[in-house]
Amino acid sequence: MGYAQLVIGPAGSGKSTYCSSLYRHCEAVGRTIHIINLDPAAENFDYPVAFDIRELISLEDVMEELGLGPNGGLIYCMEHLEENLDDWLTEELENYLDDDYLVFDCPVLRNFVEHLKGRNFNVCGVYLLDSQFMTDVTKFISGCMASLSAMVQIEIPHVNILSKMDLVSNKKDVEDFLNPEPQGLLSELNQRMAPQFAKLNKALIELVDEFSMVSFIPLDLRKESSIQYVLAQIDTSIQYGEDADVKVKDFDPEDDD
Ligand SMILES: Nc1nc2c(ncn2[C@@H]2O[C@H](COP(=O)(O)OP(=O)(O)OP(=O)(O)O)[C@@H](O)[C@H]2O)c(=O)[nH]1
Ligand SMILES: [Mg+2]
Repeated sequence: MGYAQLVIGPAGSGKSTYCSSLYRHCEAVGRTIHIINLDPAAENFDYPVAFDIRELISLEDVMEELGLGPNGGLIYCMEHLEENLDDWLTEELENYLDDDYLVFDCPVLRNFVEHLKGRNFNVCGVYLLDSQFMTDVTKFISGCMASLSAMVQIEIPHVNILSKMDLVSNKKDVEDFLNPEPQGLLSELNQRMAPQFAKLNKALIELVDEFSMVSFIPLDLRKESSIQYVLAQIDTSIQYGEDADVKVKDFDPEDDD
């Protein structure tokens, strides 16, 4: 059984930075993880990349050789990936053994997830949302919807992370959204929006509530304890370390100010 994190989220939400910090954290605690780049538009990395989609295709080459712009180029890359994914991934994954722990930066394809599952990987979706967006209830709901849409598309265990907590000056503002009461959210939402949206608001809150989506883990990359806490949550969701004698301490991410 292998283990894998798929790090997803909107552009600029901090996916690559998260991968880099996770890599350094694991290195420091003597744990081996392999980071894989699946972003054909990526430029450079400050961590060793185990394997890289740009060996198969890079946006730069596509734009240059086919005379496409960035958007058309990206679509071309994705189509090419879909077609060649099985062969490429099968070959690359042969280098990894049972128990290896892989972290994928920016996977986008559903059949990619199927491929990993088929090769006996326990996979967790790690959805990053920029904490700068968690300032009011309407943004919070829109963040939930984006995460939910990713979750429904890939059907795997899912952990939501609020990234860039170091930029949040008033922690209280964000804390209100970490584990909010559905009823409180609804009344806030109703206050913010015109009366004709009341029914929609109710439906949205119910949806978010039913999918147990209203749960984000704050991540402050300056704090080792915060990274460790997030990693422990993800590990639990993919049953990593259940057989091995791995100590998963219950850290409170706020405890070491
Ligand atoms: N202050 C702060 N800035 C961060 C943090 N994480 C990421 N950033 C910054 O946010 C910007 C985007 O970060 P990336 O890690 O490149 O985000 P990404 O999700 O990989 O972006 P794309 O690959 O373009 O989708 C960069 O300028 C980072 O330096 C964080 O925890 N704190
Ligand atoms: Mg990136």
